[in-house]
Amino acid sequence: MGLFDKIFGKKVAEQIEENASADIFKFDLTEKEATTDAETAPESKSVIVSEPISEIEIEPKSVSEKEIETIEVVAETADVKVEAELKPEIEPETPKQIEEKYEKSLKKTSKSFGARFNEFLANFRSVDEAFFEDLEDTLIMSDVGVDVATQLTDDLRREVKLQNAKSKDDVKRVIIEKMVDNFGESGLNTRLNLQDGLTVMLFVGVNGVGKTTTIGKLANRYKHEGKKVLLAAADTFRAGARDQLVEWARRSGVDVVVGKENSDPASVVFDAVKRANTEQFDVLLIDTAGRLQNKDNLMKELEKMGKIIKRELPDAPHETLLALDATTGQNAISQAKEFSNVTPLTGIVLTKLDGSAKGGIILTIQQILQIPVKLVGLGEGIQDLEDFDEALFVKGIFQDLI
Ligand SMILES: Nc1nc2c(ncn2[C@@H]2O[C@H](COP(=O)(O)OP(=O)(O)OP(=O)(O)O)[C@@H](O)[C@H]2O)c(=O)[nH]1
Repeated sequence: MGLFDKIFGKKVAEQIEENASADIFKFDLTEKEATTDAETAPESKSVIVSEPISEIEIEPKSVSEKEIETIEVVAETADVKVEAELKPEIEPETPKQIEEKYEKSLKKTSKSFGARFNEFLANFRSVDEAFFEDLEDTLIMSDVGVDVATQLTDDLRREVKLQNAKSKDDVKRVIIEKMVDNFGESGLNTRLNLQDGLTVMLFVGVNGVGKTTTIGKLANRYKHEGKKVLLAAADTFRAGARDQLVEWARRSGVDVVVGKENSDPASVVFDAVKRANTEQFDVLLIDTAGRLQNKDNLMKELEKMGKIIKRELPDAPHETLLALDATTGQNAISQAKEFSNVTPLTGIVLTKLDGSAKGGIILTIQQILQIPVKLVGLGEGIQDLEDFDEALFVKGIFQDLI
């Protein structure tokens, strides 16, 4: 059973007559409604299992060494701040709430995709070569990407004929089925690779895509799960970036290792990994600087960090996550290509889905780059980060079409 069947119910193929011999199909202009059965969607997975924080523990100050200083979150300030900021947000989310969040965040994408698609279908009377050429253009304009659009259109040429789709609704459903099923067949593992011992996650991406925010949200998640979390501010070039990470650490009551301005980011990583290891932290989240201007430097910097991490923990980093801003559409795809040439990536965090009409790029990222999307940013709040859920994403993106 393909992903489409699991989410939306029976395929058009099972609802319409089989007539594989016809070449060109005329639309039945009576426009019969295709039946959907959203009820058959599987129960959404619960993503965040959080325990309310009863007290915030601040780690004791560690000794500064060389150019590294370990900033301890000042207990008094943190207590007040964490209490004030976390209290309204610490209720664990229910699967229903997560589903609604996906739906809300994908509304813009779904609307623009749906509008474009419906407009395209309204202009056609028959499924001929011109239909497929325009379909390809429509898919490209919908941020599906050229390669995927071409492949999809070729597949659909066969599929639409095979299924003898007659009405516009039939054709529409065959197209969506194909997109959803292709996506569902990616076989990529979208779960984060959490270890029993220390898990090290390295976050990369260009400036402003949401790396620091994602780390802050994730720190909060793991802290609520009772894990011991350490953050490392390996972006030593921008004081603002460091301060921002320290602020997120305060909000969640976790420790953070920072370097002096313009110090070697690798030395921050060194200090953080060492400390995480010796003090038995569960999770280390490393924030890096996102400058792509000089690819060689970036590569060297990431290589150096990788070596330092491996010296201490040979199988780490367990995740190298590229943060991409969903509002940038195809630009995000080029960034993913560039970064995957610089360093091996284990997953993608797609941020700002809530503000984007271009969420469809997930389909392309997974299909073209074969890198799984593991986390999605659905807002600016501390709880607005979810594990990527294929079924919720597909339901959200096609909500205006099916
Ligand atoms: N709406 C929305 N905004 C987000 C999301 N994730 C991050 N942001 C916002 O995006 C902006 C940039 O986020 P940062 O976390 O500072 O990005 P960064 O990649 O760390 O940037 P640098 O530190 O400059 O490298 C901030 O205003 C965040 O609040 C999201 O999922 N949804």
